[in-house]
Amino acid sequence: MNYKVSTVHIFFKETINITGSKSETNRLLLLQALFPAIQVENISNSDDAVVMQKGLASDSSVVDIHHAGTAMRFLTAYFAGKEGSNVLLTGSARMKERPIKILVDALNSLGAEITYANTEGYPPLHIKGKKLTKSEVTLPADISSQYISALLLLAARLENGLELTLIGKITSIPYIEMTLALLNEVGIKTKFEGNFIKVYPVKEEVEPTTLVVESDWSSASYYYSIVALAEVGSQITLTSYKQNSLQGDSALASFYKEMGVSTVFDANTLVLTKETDEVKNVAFDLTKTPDIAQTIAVTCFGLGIGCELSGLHTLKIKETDRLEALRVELTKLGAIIKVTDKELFLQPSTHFNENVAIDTYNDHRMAMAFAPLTIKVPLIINDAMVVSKSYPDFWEDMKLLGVDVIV
Ligand SMILES: O=C(O)C1=C[C@@H](OP(=O)(O)O)[C@@H](O)[C@H](O)C1
Ligand SMILES: C=C(OP(=O)(O)O)C(=O)O
Repeated sequence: MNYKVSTVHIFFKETINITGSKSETNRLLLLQALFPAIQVENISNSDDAVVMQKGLASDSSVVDIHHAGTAMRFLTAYFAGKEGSNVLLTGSARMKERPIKILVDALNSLGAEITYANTEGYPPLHIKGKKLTKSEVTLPADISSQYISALLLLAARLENGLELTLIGKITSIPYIEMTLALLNEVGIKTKFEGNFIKVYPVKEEVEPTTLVVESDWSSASYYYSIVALAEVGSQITLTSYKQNSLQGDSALASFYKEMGVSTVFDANTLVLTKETDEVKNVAFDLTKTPDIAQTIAVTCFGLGIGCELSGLHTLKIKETDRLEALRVELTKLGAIIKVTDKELFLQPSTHFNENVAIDTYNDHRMAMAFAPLTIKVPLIINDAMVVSKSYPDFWEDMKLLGVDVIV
């Protein structure tokens, strides 16, 4: 379904309630499966969290996690360590192009029995669950942090815990820190020093604990973009956020400060205000925050400023090749943009081509990153319901703000 999206006037009275972080949710769902004393509140309503829940509850011989990278990686570790399980873990056509060899090699070296159903190095996987007895593994850390998080989540259930040695420059490090912080919150001890991580085994059970998932910061990025592109004085309130977030994308507050948006925490809400139109070109390293690259690139285009974004080496293996998708779609709108395999360079320009239909490439973040641009120019967003991967209510929430969405 394609949506025609335009904005005459944004209403800033609404408070938007975004559901829990999909990253925190999928970690806690896995921990809850391993340690039933854990309770989780404010879980994400994203497709990725739904497939994770279904995968964990499944007793079928085939588990399909569609487009969900975290579910693919976390369930690979889960089934590998679950004695007696025998599953084919599969996903969407794109998931079959997203590499998983580093994780499979690491698990197999710990004693797992995982083989490739089609292509070496890629899903689908045949997984025979076994008791994993080894406790030391070395793996590359520069491709995806999800391989590391998957191992860490399983680690506390291994009889001797787990010691990881990471090779190469660690990418998306806040996601590893989030995993360790959640382990700590349920009472599991960990150590992270340089390129070495240790998770101590749980001898008995963890104490009963209820964790409340903070709302999703990656989803908040689209509101930062809307406020940045709106008139000075515009304001949006989002619930439920914490000042000391476990989510690396909370760095949005400092990135968008440079783009004229202030952030104030008021109790558990986040108040975003457009302070100024005086903004200059920006240069950001997004190695720690890959999921907000699309939002930032589109905001800069809408503001008429240039940007140099670096640390984008993981974008090619996400839901689509996000660097190429940004280049093609921003060029349609009139942008002068260049991408390499890890950087994006956008020149300042204030002209927007009209009547453009944005292709979304099965990537939720393509649809959501371009939506705020309707404040400047009406757009068609092709295959608009792709947003459900992380934020099923996105278009309903846009309507609350006054964005005109025509199916
Ligand atoms: O662990 C996680 O929850 C995630 C880690 C990141 O992936 P990479 O580590 O592959 O960059 C991020 O892009 C993804 O959306 C969620
Ligand atoms: C990259 C993403 O998700 P995943 O890797 O979990 O599919 C994302 O949500 O932007």
